[in-house]
Amino acid sequence: MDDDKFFAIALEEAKKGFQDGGVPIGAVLVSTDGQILGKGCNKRVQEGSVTKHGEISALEASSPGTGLPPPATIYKGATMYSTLLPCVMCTGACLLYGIGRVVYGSGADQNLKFDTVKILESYGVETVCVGNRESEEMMARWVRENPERYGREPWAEA
Ligand SMILES: Nc1ccnc(=O)[nH]1
Repeated sequence: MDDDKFFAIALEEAKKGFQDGGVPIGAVLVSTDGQILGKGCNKRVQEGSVTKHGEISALEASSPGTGLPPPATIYKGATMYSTLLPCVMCTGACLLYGIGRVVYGSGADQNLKFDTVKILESYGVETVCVGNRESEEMMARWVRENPERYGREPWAEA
């Protein structure tokens, strides 16, 4: 199905982030009729932001730039593709906007404080782990090369 195609786009976003020296996590949000609503990557480093996770960048990119948010209905049942399992913040954003599916590359085995697969599933959001070595390796490399920037977050203390 189209999951592979859209996941590949999320992976491209992650690579762009990596090339810019950022956390290599990419995401793309796709409506039920297969339209890309928005895509982006984690911009914590690029923008010095504590909230610009890949999934948030994709959501932000779905805003048409008119100053008005798009009608909430466009998100209903949409799929969030992310190279890494969404954290609790992005899980909240997915739930808030009525996203119906989350397709991620890896991360379910991370020792995180919040079991976001469980949270998503408990609200009826389908989760699919496609498993992707490339994004995993890129992320592992980034963490290795940026020890001062990653790994000490409160959510990694579990
Ligand atoms: N799934 C994610 C975890 C952490 N940061 C991100 O941008 N995305």
